[in-house]
Amino acid sequence: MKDEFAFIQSITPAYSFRDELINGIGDDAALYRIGAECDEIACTDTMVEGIHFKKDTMTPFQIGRKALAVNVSDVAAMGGIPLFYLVSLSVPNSGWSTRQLKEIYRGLKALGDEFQMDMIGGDTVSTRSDLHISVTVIGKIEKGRRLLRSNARPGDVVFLTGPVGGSAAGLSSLLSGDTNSYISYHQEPNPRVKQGRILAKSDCRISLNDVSDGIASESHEISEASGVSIVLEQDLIPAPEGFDAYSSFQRLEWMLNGGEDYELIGTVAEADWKNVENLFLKQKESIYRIGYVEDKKPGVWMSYKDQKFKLDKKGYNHFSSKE
Ligand SMILES: Nc1ncnc2c1ncn2[C@@H]1O[C@H](COP(=O)(O)OP(=O)(O)OP(=O)(O)O)[C@@H](O)[C@H]1O
Ligand SMILES: Cc1ncc(C[n+]2csc(CCOP(=O)(O)O)c2C)c(N)n1
Ligand SMILES: [Mg+2]
Ligand SMILES: [Mg+2]
Ligand SMILES: [Mg+2]
Repeated sequence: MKDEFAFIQSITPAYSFRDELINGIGDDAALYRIGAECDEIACTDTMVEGIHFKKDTMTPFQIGRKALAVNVSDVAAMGGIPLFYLVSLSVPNSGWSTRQLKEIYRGLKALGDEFQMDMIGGDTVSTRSDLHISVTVIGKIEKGRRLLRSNARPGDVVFLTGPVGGSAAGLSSLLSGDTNSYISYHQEPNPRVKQGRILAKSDCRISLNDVSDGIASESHEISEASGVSIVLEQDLIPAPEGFDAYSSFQRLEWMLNGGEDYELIGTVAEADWKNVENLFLKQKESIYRIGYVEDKKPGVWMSYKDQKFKLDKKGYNHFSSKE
């Protein structure tokens, strides 16, 4: 990249989607209004070269698209509507061309357009090695409708919006240099905003989390935040098509601890489950019952036939090998 300012100019959007926007890129900060009837949502997640992607696991377009998708997924996990995003890009002095950086922005815009979000700012700096992309998303949710991890209660049904394990299976083949039909789960995840909105508008008490680190880890987060124990029923967890070709050990490891699936996992009262299932059916979206909540001390278990195994919070942990 030759000139930071010319670069910013070149990635400035030509138009905006949101009536809430007062001004986006071009001043010291963006300005927007949300309205009195909604709460604001803000979240940020970062992707780092070598940790979240390599040049041979994701194209620049896919890196940009996924960096926004993982944040939109966190808004979906609150039941919210994503509105705006800011992008902070740290670019190594060599290895990334301006054309590739523009591709990253084309990927960001592709997902932003899908959800009618406006890019309203960011930051551009240089770094000595490895590209970092950090995205902040701002969203909104009707007051009182937010879906928290702490909402689970004993007797609830545990649900999941789609198959899990596909992203890890795709990554595994990308890292070994071949290809399979799962790579798109890894490279182009789809945040479940529509599903989060159905749940937020359902009038039911719902706990919710998105699956970035694997359903075992996400279940632990709900379990700890709500002070309940969670049982996942092995035979009910949906797998991507064709997963039977892998050993049951491999399959289960990917499904429970693989992560980066960006489906939604949550709980709802048994009495409301049929209602939720019908709302999803009406909207032609899928939702699967995969377990139940118990009145026991926090912990996550998996049941298989008449046995139960304790599941560790094992998914991806950035500091697991450090002190
Ligand atoms: N370095 C940090 N400083 C301040 N708050 C943080 C920091 N890292 C995480 N948090 C906050 O901790 C909470 C949990 O963050 P976490 O990143 O684990 O959730 P997540 O985004 O759902 O998961 P993932 O990052 O795997 O997608 C969030 O409220 C987040 O804003
Ligand atoms: C090249 C490469 N190696 C390994 C992985 C696997 N990986 C990295 S971060 C993460 C969890 C989600 O991240 P976070 O917790 O930061 O949201 C996972 C499963 C990858 N994506 N690319
Ligand atoms: Mg995070
Ligand atoms: Mg999350
Ligand atoms: Mg996240």
